[in-house]
Parts: sequence; C-alpha cells; structure tokens
Amino acid sequence: MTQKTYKLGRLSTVLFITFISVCTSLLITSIVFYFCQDMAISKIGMFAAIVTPLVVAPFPSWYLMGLLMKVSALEKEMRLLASLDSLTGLLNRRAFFNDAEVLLHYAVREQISVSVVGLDLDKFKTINDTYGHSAGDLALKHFTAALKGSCRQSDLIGRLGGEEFALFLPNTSVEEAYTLTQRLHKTLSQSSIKVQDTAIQYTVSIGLLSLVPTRADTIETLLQHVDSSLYQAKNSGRNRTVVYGS
Ligand SMILES: Nc1nc2c(ncn2[C@@H]2O[C@H](COP(=O)(O)OP(=O)(O)OP(=O)(O)O)[C@@H](O)[C@H]2O)c(=O)[nH]1
Repeated sequence: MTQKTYKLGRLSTVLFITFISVCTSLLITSIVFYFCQDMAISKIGMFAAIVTPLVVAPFPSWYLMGLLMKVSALEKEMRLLASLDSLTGLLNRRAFFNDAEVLLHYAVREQISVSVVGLDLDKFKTINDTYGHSAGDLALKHFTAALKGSCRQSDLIGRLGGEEFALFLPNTSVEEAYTLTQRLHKTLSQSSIKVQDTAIQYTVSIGLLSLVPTRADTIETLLQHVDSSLYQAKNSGRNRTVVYGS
C-alpha cells in the first residue's frame, strides 16, 4: 500500500465516521426537540448537534484508523516472514509444501507436465567443520543465489531444512529440468565462496522426477521418489543428477 492510498483510505474513513456521527446526533436532537417544541432552544440545539461531532469525531477516528491499518500491515508482514527461511529468504518447508500442492492440483486438472527436484549439498559438514559455521551459512546463501539464477520466476524454490533444498517446476519437461540441473552443476564448478582469503568450492547432488501428475500424486510421495534418486546420486559419487526411473 502506498503512503498516498494509505492516507486517502484513512481520510475517507474519518470523513465517513464524522458524517455518520453528525447525522446520528442530528436525528437524536430532532427527536428530542420535536417533543420540546421550543424554537429558540431548538436552533442552538441543532447547531450544537452538528458542530459537536464535527469537532470531536475526526480525532479519535483518525487515530484509531491509523492504528488499525498499522496492525493489518504488520499482520501481513508477519504472515510473509512466517513462510520464509530466515537465512536464505527462500520458502520454508511448510510454505513450499503448501504452494507446491496448489501448483500440483492445477497441473492435475490441466494435465501438464511438472518437475520436482531435490538438492542436497555435498559434504557440507566438512565445510562447517573446516571453515566454521559462518562459512557454511555463506555457502547456503551462495547456493540460493545460484538456484535463483537458474530458475524461472514461476518456479518454486524451498529450503526444506539444513543443506536440503527443493524445486517445483511447473510446466517443465524432464529435458528442461535436466538442463537446469546441469547448468547449476556448471555454475557451482565455476564459482567459489571466499572465507579468510581462501576460495572454497562445493558441489550438489540432485534427484529429479518429471511427470504429468494424477490425482493419486501428492507432494510428499513425489518428494519421496525424488529422495530415492538423490540417494543414488550420493551413493554413485555425488556432484551429479539422477533422474527417477531412468
Ligand atoms: N552452517 C550451517 N550448517 C548447517 C545448517 N543447517 C544444517 N547444517 C549442517 O549441515 C551438516 C549436514 O551434514 P550431513 O547431513 O552429514 O551431510 P553432508 O556432510 O553434506 O554429507 P552428504 O550429504 O552425505 O554429502 C551438519 O553438519 C549440520 O550441522 C545451517 O543453517 N547453517
């Protein structure tokens, strides 16, 4: 919400509340004076009935509206923060599963191909143990940037925990997804992170599954298949992609 629309919304609400206050006050006063029938007093009374709410209503309603708007903006910000991983800014596990489930339902209905990718950094414990936890954090951020550089705007990227990431690629064939993972391997092989003047390189193992989903598929089951391919990638030497069912 821009500052201008925020102020306009606040102003129009205050004007509306003031208008309602004046009308209510006038109505009550009119009813009272209808039974009183004293013209001189009724004129003063009518004047007071209009002026009093005009003076009193805007201030508390302006303050209250500002407070309400701030609370709702904060609520929105908190909801967004609760769905993001604090280190990388990627979707956290819960948000990734929620968003991927929505995209999966859409793919089932439209019968379009999707790809699910599981990624796990190789020998990450060694980076932590050798160069310290902050070097590990740096690698996680570096990897996040590499992922963002390889994915489309419409792809979901999540950090499922530790050094474990996942992608949900809507409308993506196995060839396209495989090309993406090869690009990622290449990016990592050509870059490094710097810790105390030492250039550190790391690699990633990847499991990949592409399919036109059916109603029976869930994100949990698809990620289980992806994990089995990822396990194969780790066991066959790491730094590679294994396609599920190949
Ligand atoms: N720096 C950092 N380390 C983390 C974070 N989350 C988890 N880790 C570490 O990640 C490491 C994961 O180690 P392992 O599960 O043994 O995996 P690995 O060393 O990558 O070995 P392979 O997966 O078999 O290649 C552990 O040492 C965790 O402490 C984090 O947010 N920051």
